[in-house]
Amino acid sequence: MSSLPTRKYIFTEDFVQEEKVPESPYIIGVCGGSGSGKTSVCREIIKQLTNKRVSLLSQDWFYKKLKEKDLENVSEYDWDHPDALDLDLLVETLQKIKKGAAVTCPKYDFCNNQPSTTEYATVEGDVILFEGIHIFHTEELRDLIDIKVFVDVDNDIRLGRRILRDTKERGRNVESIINQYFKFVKPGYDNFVAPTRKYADIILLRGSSNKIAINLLINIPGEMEISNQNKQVFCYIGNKTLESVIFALQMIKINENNNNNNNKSSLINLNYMKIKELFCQRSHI
Ligand SMILES: Nc1ncnc2c1ncn2[C@@H]1O[C@H](COP(=O)(O)OP(=O)(O)O)[C@@H](O)[C@H]1O
Ligand SMILES: Nc1ccn([C@@H]2O[C@H](COP(=O)(O)O)[C@@H](O)[C@H]2O)c(=O)n1
Repeated sequence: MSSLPTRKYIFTEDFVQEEKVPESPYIIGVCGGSGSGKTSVCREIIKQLTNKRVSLLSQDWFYKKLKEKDLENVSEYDWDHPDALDLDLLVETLQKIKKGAAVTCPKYDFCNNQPSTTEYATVEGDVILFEGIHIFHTEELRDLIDIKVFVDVDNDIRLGRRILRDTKERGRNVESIINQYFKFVKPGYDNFVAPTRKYADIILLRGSSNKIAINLLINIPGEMEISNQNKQVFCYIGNKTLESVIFALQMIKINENNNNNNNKSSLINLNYMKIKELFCQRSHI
């Protein structure tokens, strides 16, 4: 697993702000069967990571363009085999994103079974939510992911959700969904997706309804985040609670000369009791 992105802090008058250094984004890989809620989990995390630049990267955008003869007989096409995807292009794209590049990809048009010609997504930021059924399939892909999450939801629930979603959003009818499910989706899951569950760092049960697990996940990209919202110091801390608090509070800039505005300042060494007192005041605990 690669290391967490390094952080730089801007010292302002009475709080600490984090400055993003353009670095390798942190990749959260969300794998699981179709309909398990991968996209919904990613959206929930994105919604909550408000103090970061976050993008979604979907494996679905890397389905190969269908040949004319396959388009004529789509019901016989196996979308659930890893070969249906351009995994080389996916690796190449993820490598570019990891280097800090902004990459624009065409989205996927499920109604026409082709890459979209009208909808595009630009992927860049501090955190990338990367989702798909085969994202743990190769070692090359797995190595590009910082934390691997597997959304584990029963087959029947996934099928039910897929019926509701694909009739509404993907231009399918119930009969075609059920036929495709038993012919390709379930075997594809059993043969290729379920065996990659073992690579996960976290197994996420119940998908996006699992608020406790989602809350834990949003704290992973940074050991500590400090924002200036409401002029309080907020610490979202991983496993180094007290050390991180001490560090954060030691970084608080004391402006020695507020009135003459000459920006002279110093960091003060706060003793432990003072730090604790400040922390309690600022975070209202
Ligand atoms: N926890 C949940 N409870 C109920 N419905 C859900 C839940 N998570 C996702 N869904 C719905 O199920 C469908 C499939 O979810 P989605 O996130 O698209 O799954 P995936 O990306 O794994 O295929 C969507 O219509 C979504 O709104
Ligand atoms: N033209 C296509 C391409 C893919 N599929 C199905 O999509 C599933 C993966 O996407 P999720 O968002 O559901 O994870 C996969 O199981 C394919 O069967 C499709 O139906 N048509």
